[in-house]
Amino acid sequence: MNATANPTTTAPETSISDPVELPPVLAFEQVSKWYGPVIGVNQATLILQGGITGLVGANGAGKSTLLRLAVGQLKPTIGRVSIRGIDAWNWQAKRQVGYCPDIDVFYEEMSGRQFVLTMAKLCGYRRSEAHDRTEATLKRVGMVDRADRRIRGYSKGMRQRIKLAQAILHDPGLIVLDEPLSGIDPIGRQELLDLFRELAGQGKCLLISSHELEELEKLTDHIAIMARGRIAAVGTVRQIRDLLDDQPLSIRIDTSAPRKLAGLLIARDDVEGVDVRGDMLTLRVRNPKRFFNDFNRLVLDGDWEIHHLEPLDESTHAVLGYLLGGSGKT
Ligand SMILES: Nc1ncnc2c1ncn2[C@@H]1O[C@H](COP(=O)(O)OP(=O)(O)OP(=O)(O)O)[C@@H](O)[C@H]1O
Repeated sequence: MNATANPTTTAPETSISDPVELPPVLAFEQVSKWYGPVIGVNQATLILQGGITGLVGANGAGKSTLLRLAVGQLKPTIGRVSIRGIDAWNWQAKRQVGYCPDIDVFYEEMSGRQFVLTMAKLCGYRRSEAHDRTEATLKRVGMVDRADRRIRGYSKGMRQRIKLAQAILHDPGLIVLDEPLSGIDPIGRQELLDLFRELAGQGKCLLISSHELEELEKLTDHIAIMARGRIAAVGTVRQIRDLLDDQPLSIRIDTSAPRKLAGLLIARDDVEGVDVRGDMLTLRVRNPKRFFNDFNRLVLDGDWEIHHLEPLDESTHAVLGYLLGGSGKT
């Protein structure tokens, strides 16, 4: 709210120096997206105020769907996605967003320079401004020298840089990048990581998806993990690991000697409860990461016949699998 222009009226409740609280740069409120019978994103709530957020998850976890909802390419089936309070589907919101998709959609016969210039013109810039922005952006992404070659002959890394250029040329407040580092060599990666940091330093909000947690950890403390369509955890990697350690997990084990195994496991301090029904054992364990490590050793060392082992809390287990370096689909 602004201060009144008329000094004779009563004092306004807020003055010009009061900090104005803007709506979040990006907000997902209980968002679900279905593709026919398949769920892409399941009741996601995520609020971004700025800085860099890393989005990780196994294949099919829902990352690309979440990003396409963020940039208004997809409409939620349920819930709301907004950018600075405006529906993400609305053109006023889209103007504030830059998007680098995971797939390539280029006019392959164009040069990188022509492509970025065309995108600048499509943004509505006049000829000279479109030209200036194109050159400045090509420089930023390190493509000035190679920009006159046809896109058809570009390497994966060069394609990523040109995609990035079209995403940032209009100076958007929210930059959404789907796997921007894939196919880029180590030196190129470092350059792009520096560029992402620079953009964040200029007050931009970046949402970056990757399969590689380690890469994102170099960039940010704010990580969201997706598992089976859900945002399963948000925080620093350390916070997420601690959260998982504290959260008990139910596990079902089918074995030929359930009572004997139950007797052994109940003695552990991380096993909170054991229930035996027929050949089936249901355990409740704290610190599942430690439990699985020990359990693997126990099965290998002893003479245990394990027919089936299944974590009953899918989402927690998927995150755990992911953090342990697996596919998250164990
Ligand atoms: N156009 C579509 N039609 C039908 N199902 C889809 C479509 N796009 C995605 N899905 C499904 O939605 C789920 C989430 O897919 P999404 O591509 O968002 O995941 P992702 O985490 O980006 O995976 P990846 O890392 O492999 O790209 C998957 O089960 C996928 O098969």
